[in-house]
Amino acid sequence: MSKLRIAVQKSGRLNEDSMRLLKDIGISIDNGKDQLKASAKGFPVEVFYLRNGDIPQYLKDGVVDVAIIGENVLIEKGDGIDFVERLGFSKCKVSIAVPKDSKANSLKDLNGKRIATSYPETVKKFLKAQNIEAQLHKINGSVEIAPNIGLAEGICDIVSSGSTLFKNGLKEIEVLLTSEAVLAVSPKMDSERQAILETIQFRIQSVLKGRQSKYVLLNAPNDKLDAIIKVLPGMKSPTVLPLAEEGWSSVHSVIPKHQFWEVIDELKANGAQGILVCPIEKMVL
Ligand SMILES: Nc1ncnc2c1ncn2[C@@H]1O[C@H](COP(=O)(O)OP(=O)(O)OP(=O)(O)O)[C@@H](O)[C@H]1O
Ligand SMILES: O=P(O)(O)OC[C@H]1O[C@H](OP(=O)(O)OP(=O)(O)O)[C@H](O)[C@@H]1O
Ligand SMILES: [Mg+2]
Repeated sequence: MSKLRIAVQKSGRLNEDSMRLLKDIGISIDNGKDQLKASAKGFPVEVFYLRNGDIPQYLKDGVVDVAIIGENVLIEKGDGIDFVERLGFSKCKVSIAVPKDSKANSLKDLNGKRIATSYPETVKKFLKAQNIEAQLHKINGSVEIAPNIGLAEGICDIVSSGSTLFKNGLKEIEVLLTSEAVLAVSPKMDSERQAILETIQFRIQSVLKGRQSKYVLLNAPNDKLDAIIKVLPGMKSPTVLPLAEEGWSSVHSVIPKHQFWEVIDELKANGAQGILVCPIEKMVL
């Protein structure tokens, strides 16, 4: 039987979360740090540890079937490669920045100027769309230093917290795109491997839904149950069980993680007590 060949970043920003996701979907790999290819136990999958920047070409060539990769790299180098899942980690922007005291306020203000970047194709596309001409300098890392050493008037690089820009005396003037880790698929993948991919997608969706949700348990006075149930709609509807103490019930439900604090405040306001909030490992709807 064929195995699905999955590429992950060997080391760097994506590696840890990629390996955690594989583990959470039941793909466990014992490998030494230097092994660049490993088979999963009990599942038809092989994992390849590669440089993020090399992965689009491997996908195009069909040497790997799927990959966990930054969407920004697919935009830069992945013409014709689609992705099937957004994975919710390594969220960042690809932005244009200039020195804090620069008069430039948008990409247009860099017309005729020099821009240093690790993402030349992405920048070219945006320059062309806005009919701007700038001279591009491709550098592979520490892009934020370019204006300080007189290499360029502006830069285009990844921004997450903004601390690298701040430390280098730069300000963001335009966001070209937002990005997160995605599951990308080779246009050359065959149908036998497609079936393995579908199993993996189902598992990823269950894990991601679990990560986005919380399980809530609480005690409520029976005369407040209606109000509390309105705040906690749950997957279908909440579970309500009688407590040993007369007039009280235990309510169990699932809430979206981002609504957590608002929901807790409303529950307290409605007389809920002993509220427990637990993580959910996997969720199958
Ligand atoms: N500061 C950040 N915050 C969030 N995500 C980031 C950040 N920096 C990079 N990323 C994301 O992680 C990906 C990998 O970044 P990283 O710096 O580890 O590797 P790289 O140098 O681009 O790749 P390679 O593996 O080829 O050396 C980027 O393409 C981007 O999607
Ligand atoms: O907005 P921030 O939170 O400061 O993150 C942005 C920085 O993170 C990345 O660099 P990384 O640390 O991966 O180093 P690299 O240049 O060697 O890839 C990116 O290239 C930026 O420099
Ligand atoms: Mg980096």
